[in-house]
Amino acid sequence: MTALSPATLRLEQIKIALAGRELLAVDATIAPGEVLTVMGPSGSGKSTLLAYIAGFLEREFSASGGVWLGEHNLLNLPAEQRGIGLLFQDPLLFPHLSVGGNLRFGLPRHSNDKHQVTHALEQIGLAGFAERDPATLSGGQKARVALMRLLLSKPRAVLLDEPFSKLDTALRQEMRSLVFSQLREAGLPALLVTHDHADADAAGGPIIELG
Ligand SMILES: Nc1ncnc2c1ncn2[C@@H]1O[C@H](COP(=O)(O)OP(=O)(O)OP(=O)(O)O)[C@@H](O)[C@H]1O
Repeated sequence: MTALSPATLRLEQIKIALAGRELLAVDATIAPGEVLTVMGPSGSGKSTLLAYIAGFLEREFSASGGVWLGEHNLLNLPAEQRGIGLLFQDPLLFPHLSVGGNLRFGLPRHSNDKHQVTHALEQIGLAGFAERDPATLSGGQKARVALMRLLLSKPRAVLLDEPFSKLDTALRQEMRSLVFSQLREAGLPALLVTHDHADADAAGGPIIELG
């Protein structure tokens, strides 16, 4: 499979309202490998913005504005065709699949998956973990598997909704550097929702405040 060239994520004059009242207005451009951090108080619309970009905004909201990935208007595509990878607070690994099975989930059908899974596990310091049950992993190990599963699915942009908030301080720093270095290396534009200024500092990109 040919790799897609890195693309810019453009959020063009997005406005979202709830019950007729404007909740948020955002206009931003995120370059390949750049992370835009979205901060703001609880209820200011951070997760709502991600839902609009990803394509699963609830009907209660009304929205206008463009979402462009390179030359593609994502609003014309259903969520599953937008090429957007999501990472949440909870790693959400499939409990009925092994660690390797979780990683294989996003891979194209006929790829050389054994080699890719072995290499991916080495990259996240979990060599030899392919047959393990995810329930036997620590929180930090699960978070690394979730990140690698996301990257293997070859997204074209990534949305991160408080991905470090459940990790303890030491793990949090480790995951921050892993996530941000991998996103930079892959040249992916990303949005990071967080309440933690240290996350924004580590992301190193621009910051917008909602609310
Ligand atoms: N399905 C829904 N129906 C109606 N209102 C909703 C729905 N989902 C969220 N809201 C409201 O929309 C507003 C924005 O919610 P959102 O979850 O985007 O905030 P947030 O900034 O992500 O908050 P937090 O930091 O607490 O996660 C809030 O006032 C919330 O109550």
